[in-house]
Amino acid sequence: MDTKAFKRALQHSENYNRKGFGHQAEVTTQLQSEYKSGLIQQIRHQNYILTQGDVTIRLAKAFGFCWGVERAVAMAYETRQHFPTERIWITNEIIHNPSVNQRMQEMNIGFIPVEAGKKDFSVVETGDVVILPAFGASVQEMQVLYDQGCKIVDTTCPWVSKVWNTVEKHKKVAFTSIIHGKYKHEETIATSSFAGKYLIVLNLQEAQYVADYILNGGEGEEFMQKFAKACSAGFDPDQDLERVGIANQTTMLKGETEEIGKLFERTMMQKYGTVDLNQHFQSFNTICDATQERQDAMLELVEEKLDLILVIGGFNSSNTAQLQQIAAERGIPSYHIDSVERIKSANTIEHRQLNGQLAMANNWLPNGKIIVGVTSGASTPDKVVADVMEKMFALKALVPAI
Ligand SMILES: C/C(=C\COP(=O)(O)OP(=O)(O)O)CO
Ligand code: SF4
Repeated sequence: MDTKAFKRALQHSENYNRKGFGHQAEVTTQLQSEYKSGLIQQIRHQNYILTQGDVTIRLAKAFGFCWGVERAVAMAYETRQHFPTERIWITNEIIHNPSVNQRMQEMNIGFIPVEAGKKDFSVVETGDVVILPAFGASVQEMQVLYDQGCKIVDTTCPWVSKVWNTVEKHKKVAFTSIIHGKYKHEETIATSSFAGKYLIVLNLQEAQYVADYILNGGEGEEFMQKFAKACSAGFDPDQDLERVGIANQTTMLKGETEEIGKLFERTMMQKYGTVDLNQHFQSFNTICDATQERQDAMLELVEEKLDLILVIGGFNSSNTAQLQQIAAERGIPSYHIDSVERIKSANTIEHRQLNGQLAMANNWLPNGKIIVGVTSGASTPDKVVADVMEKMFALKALVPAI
């Protein structure tokens, strides 16, 4: 499929919209009242610190809704306003936050049903409206919807589209795209659909395995077992790793993405020499600004003296998980929660561990005066963060200081 030509045709179609419908003013007021918080505004204005009773909160200097999320959520609200009676669908969660997706359902925006792991687009009829989420959608999904004659509202973050352009560039010069990302993540599924040959590496360890293979060869079968779900159809590690370009999911750990880029640069230099490097290696850093700012703010926050850190965001939110990873690496007790309901009592909190499993932690809230670092992912409404803080203040007010 000529993905570039298809995208061009789609963008020129009268059934396609990626600019919204001119209802910004009403929608902004609605979003303010549903997702923003006076308490959080107050903390921002007092240098990101607030003390109440025994609790001092230190808020990261960049946290919460990023520009791309604000834009996508606003477009979804605008779509509902603009098409009050039409059936509206969304191909995936709009962003990775349960409270925002709950609102989509309340607004009668339907999620495309999934049958035996496959999306069933037969529910969409000509004339229905379909929203593509902030992560985008695979080019094959777009094609199905285009052919179905429905109205497509594309909220894909421009930072994500930038990654698609990067892999298109690799494809044009017959380079294999090495994508630093999670092969099951919606954004990476979409990105890889625009690539020619591709291989998805999750972390530096996997990247090192691939780099070793490039330099020393190895067991092709073992390689393919390892990356069975993370490469393009017909991938051959002995042929398809001679010319590689790097791209990444926008929300990975930025330090790791940089190291992976450098690793492949060194590897190709070692194998092919510096003079011919450009024939074998290309790299564009596609980590987005919002991810960088939130991770930088977290790196600053963990330098403070803190008793614990709360990282607030959806459990399937990649960028939120990266923030917790930074806390965990410093050895500071940290808990990733998605809503205030995870705080069961002053003794018990339910949280997502780095391995993705949920766990109950006891004695999470120390006695006496405490300093709590707080941050939230790019898809977390301020209101959710404020609810967590209020709950902590209330619990500490109940527990007598020792
Ligand atoms: C939409 C988007 C980021 C917003 O945060 P999300 O938490 O929704 O997504 P992610 O961190 O990628 O799992 C993709 O860049
Ligand atoms: S995290 Fe970055 S790429 Fe993702 S929606 Fe936000 S601004 Fe866009």
